[in-house]
Amino acid sequence: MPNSGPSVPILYSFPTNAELIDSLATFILKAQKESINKKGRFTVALSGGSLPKQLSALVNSPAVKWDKWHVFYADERVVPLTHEDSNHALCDRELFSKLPADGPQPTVHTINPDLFDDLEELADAYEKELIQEFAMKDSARFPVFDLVLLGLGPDGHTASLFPGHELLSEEDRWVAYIDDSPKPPPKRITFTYPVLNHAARIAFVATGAGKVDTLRTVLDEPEKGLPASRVRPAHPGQLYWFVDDAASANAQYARKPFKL
Ligand SMILES: O=C1O[C@H](COP(=O)(O)O)[C@@H](O)[C@H](O)[C@H]1O
Repeated sequence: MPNSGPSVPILYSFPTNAELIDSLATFILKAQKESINKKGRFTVALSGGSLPKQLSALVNSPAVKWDKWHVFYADERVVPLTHEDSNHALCDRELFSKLPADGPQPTVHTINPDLFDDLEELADAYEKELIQEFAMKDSARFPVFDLVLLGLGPDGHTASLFPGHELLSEEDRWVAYIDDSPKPPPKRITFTYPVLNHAARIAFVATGAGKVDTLRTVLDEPEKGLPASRVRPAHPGQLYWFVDDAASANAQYARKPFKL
């Protein structure tokens, strides 16, 4: 019988951040090529926090087909799109604003600031954008992102899925809101597990000694159920971890040499 359960996460750990950044770019470019060859576009979900800086090698790479990129945010804070807490503002600062203005540009789906007074409507509207991108084009029951890039919070949260929060058991909605995030700002929208766990590829990126205990728990004790441990894309989706040796120092989990 074919295995239809989640695949085993693959852990790549790098001695330096520079090596991580280069390898992550290589990985993303391979995913981009496969996706464009298959469907003519590349659907990507980005996170905020420390993640956007790790994408710096893409900025000057001529291999990136920016005009084929359809970008969503795995989570977003309900603040103006230019606010310093906005994940979009961060990605714009680290990535999109650095692309030559006369070159190809990605299609970036931001949340709608006109709907900030009604969080349910805001999340619904973002979900509708997902439906337009995926259900309409791919006739899919779930959005199947070609690539989701996630971060790991020191408490084990990922996107805006926090430990012990009721959203961890959300099974229906694709995009949900929270107004009680333990990490400021409190109001956010987030992809739920039904979206994350249908992706073709998910890559977590985590660096630094500040993540060492959380990463050990997520990798070695998934039964503890930290939000990041619950990200397990269904077959044939694959989960990868790109971390540095400082973050993985305490984990027993088997590392793989990075090669594509
Ligand atoms: O609040 C958030 O935190 C997570 C993790 O951030 P990091 O700085 O520890 O990498 C991030 O992935 C998420 O997008 C963001 O909204």
